[in-house]
Amino acid sequence: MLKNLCRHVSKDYYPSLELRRSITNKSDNKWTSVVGLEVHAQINTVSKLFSGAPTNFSSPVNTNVSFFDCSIPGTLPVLNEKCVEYGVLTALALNCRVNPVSTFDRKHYFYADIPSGYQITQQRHPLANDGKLEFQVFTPGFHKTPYRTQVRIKQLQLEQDSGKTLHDVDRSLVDLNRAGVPLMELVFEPDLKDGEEAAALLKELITILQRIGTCSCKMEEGALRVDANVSVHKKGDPLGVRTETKNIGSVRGVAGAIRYEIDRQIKIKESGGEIENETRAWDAVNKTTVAMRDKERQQDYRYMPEPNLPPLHLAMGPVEHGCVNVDDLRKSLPELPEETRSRLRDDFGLNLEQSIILVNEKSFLELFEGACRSRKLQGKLLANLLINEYTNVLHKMDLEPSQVTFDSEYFGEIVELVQTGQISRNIAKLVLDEIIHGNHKNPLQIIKENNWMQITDENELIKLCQNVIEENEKIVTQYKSGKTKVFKALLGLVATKSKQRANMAKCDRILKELLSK
Ligand SMILES: Nc1ncnc2c1ncn2[C@@H]1O[C@H](COP(=O)(O)OP(=O)(O)OP(=O)(O)O)[C@@H](O)[C@H]1O
Ligand SMILES: [Mg+2]
Ligand SMILES: [Mg+2]
Repeated sequence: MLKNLCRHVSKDYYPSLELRRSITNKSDNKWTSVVGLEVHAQINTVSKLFSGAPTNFSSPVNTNVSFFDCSIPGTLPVLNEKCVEYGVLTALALNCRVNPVSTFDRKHYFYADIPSGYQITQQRHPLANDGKLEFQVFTPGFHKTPYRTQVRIKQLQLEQDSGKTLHDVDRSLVDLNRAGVPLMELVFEPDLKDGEEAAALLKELITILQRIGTCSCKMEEGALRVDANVSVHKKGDPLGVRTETKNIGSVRGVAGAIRYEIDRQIKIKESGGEIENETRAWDAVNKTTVAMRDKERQQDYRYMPEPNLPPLHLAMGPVEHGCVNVDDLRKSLPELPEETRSRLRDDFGLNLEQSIILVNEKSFLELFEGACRSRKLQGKLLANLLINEYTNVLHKMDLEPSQVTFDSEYFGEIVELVQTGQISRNIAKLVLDEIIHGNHKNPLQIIKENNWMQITDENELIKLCQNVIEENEKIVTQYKSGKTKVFKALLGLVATKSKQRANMAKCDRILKELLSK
């Protein structure tokens, strides 16, 4: 069941057993894999980085284009203040050092979708450097227990996106809607060891960016794209030559591409070959990476300072005035995921696994916090009902948690009914199922109408257990002859016979007493 909550790392992408052995074995002769990510996150603004053109995703081709975006001579860039604010906020959330002064550079390319022939980026003095992010790695079914790790952020820079070239049969067409859309490039140090860690880092990054509202992280719209750099080396040796798999558009894809690359590189090295420093692409259909172009001859981007943009000065201290005040932004940061996980454990007694699952699934966290607001509920029970019963119902209906809006007041009521022994967890599941299927009545009404209240009356339960004993002579004989394992089966039959309404703690005692006679 937990696997449903971690769809980004489904089983197909797990490293093969052979590979896992070769990279986890501590002996000196085994391979160590190294992963470094570059993430392009679209800044969540209504207009572009240097022009007033809109950034909507679904606009018709070439309608979000200002004169500047198509490089009409004489047009000049005007920096969008909101992009700077969001860039700084992101840098602060990632514990980066925000630079009081940063500058813009031109990085030259010759592509049809960059009409100016260069991209404005921050190469020499970026907005921020030297960040650090601590996060939990936990893929149920793959890791037995979660572990905490950290990754350093080398730099965060502002830059423009390019346009898009669409290939027709005998011609290429250019759509400039994306040209000049604001991006933050986040360059992570090569501190990760595999695809699972990369997927966990991305999940954490997405949660942070969505909480602070600086990027929608809609990967299906290209709002977050990942380049995965991968190399392998033997323990004690310097880092190996890296390959860079570009523009991966899903968290699953990142985990899969890295897994595939590590596997591929180890196989080449084992057979005496060398890894080429090349750019590759992820083929999501065939689940392989394919070579695009080699990087051996380093491309000369002819970087030069952007002459039309002055250095960007930020106001750092509390009393300074300027376009963007870093101190004010630091104070406006909301609670971040690592803090939420700690709070859930400290205040509600959840275990680490539960806190990770709740923080990773926004709709779960909202339900959890909403249910607790008006009732005194046991946190662990509430989390269990969410992670097990609720997820189970959604899974059966093939629904993602984000597709369902469940009233947290109703959820709280169901948990309270379980907590006070009025219904069992199985009945709770039936009530959840009813409501998700569209029954608008409140939980207690649904329970009463269906006669789902728990049976706690001693005599009624004794009768129920006696009936099960009489109807299942064979199992009872097995039990009495010492095969006590079958007790569970008998207890299950009692639950079924009562249509899940019997109080199982009482039945456990009564059944044992009756069987010992
Ligand atoms: N040996 C290595 N193995 C795996 N990853 C590496 C290795 N060396 C560097 N990396 C990663 O490669 C990335 C380098 O990104 P950077 O932006 O500095 O350069 P680039 O990829 O050459 O430039 P571009 O922005 O044009 O793609 C970083 O994420 C870094 O962590
Ligand atoms: Mg880069
Ligand atoms: Mg790169």
